[in-house]
Amino acid sequence: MAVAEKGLEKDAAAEPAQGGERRPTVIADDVHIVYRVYGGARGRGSATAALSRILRRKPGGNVREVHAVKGVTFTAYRGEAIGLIGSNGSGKSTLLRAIAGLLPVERGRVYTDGQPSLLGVNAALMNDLTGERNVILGGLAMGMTKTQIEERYQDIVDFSGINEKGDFISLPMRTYSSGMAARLRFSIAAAKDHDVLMIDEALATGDKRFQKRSEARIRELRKEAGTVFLVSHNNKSIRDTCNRVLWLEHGELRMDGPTDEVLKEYEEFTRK
Ligand SMILES: Nc1ncnc2c1ncn2[C@@H]1O[C@H](COP(=O)(O)OP(=O)(O)OP(=O)(O)O)[C@@H](O)[C@H]1O
Repeated sequence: MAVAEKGLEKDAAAEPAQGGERRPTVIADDVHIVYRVYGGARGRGSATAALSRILRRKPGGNVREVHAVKGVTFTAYRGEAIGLIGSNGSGKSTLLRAIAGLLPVERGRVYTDGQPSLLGVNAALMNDLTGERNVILGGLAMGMTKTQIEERYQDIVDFSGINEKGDFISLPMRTYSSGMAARLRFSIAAAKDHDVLMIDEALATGDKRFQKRSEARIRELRKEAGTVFLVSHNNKSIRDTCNRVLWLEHGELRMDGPTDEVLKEYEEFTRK
């Protein structure tokens, strides 16, 4: 793994979750991410008007840029569970997608140890297939062997709680509620010991009991020496699972430090 040379001094404050040598898993070095929206301006009207606008479009014209992440720098280490907080539209999901390699960075660099798994996006599940087939598909997509999946199959189903109210696992996923689908996705992703697991609001979709189970699993994944990123608007979930928090506001990293310290400032900020 390449290691960025500059811009990392501010992370010196982050303590290792466990003793011993700290091993970096993700390094973001002055990361900028820009979305380009084509034809974003004056986009209303009939299809005829839209077609004539498209035909008139000059190369490079009518493009609006959204600078979603602005110069974010941090280093994540093994054994850390890092919460990502900030107002709506502050750039949390965008940053995770870039770390997962799903979005290009405009400037700066992202270095990762292994392939980070972004829960919900990397889990390539198919709505028309049964939950059962999707467990196998999701497992294979994460690089597990068929035998490994078979060994863990029952645990995944039990963890998801999908079958608690009947035999739902043999029904197509399109028949699941959004909460049930999110639970199955989380259960599949959490069945593997990831180097870097990134969870975007997944905990918010499950019910209280499932939230508790998934928080416990996140703590376990941390112990198994991986790094977990959790995006959430639920400060309690962040407090219960994360040892460190990155607070983004308007695409900028406003604070990076121990959970209690950052949440205290954030709660004061959101009370205003
Ligand atoms: N596909 C896209 N195209 C253009 N702009 C986008 C796109 N996705 C997000 N944005 C913009 O990027 C900025 C950051 O969005 P992002 O979804 O990363 O925020 P977030 O912190 O995850 O928000 P939330 O808490 O509401 O989920 C916002 O201004 C948003 O409008």
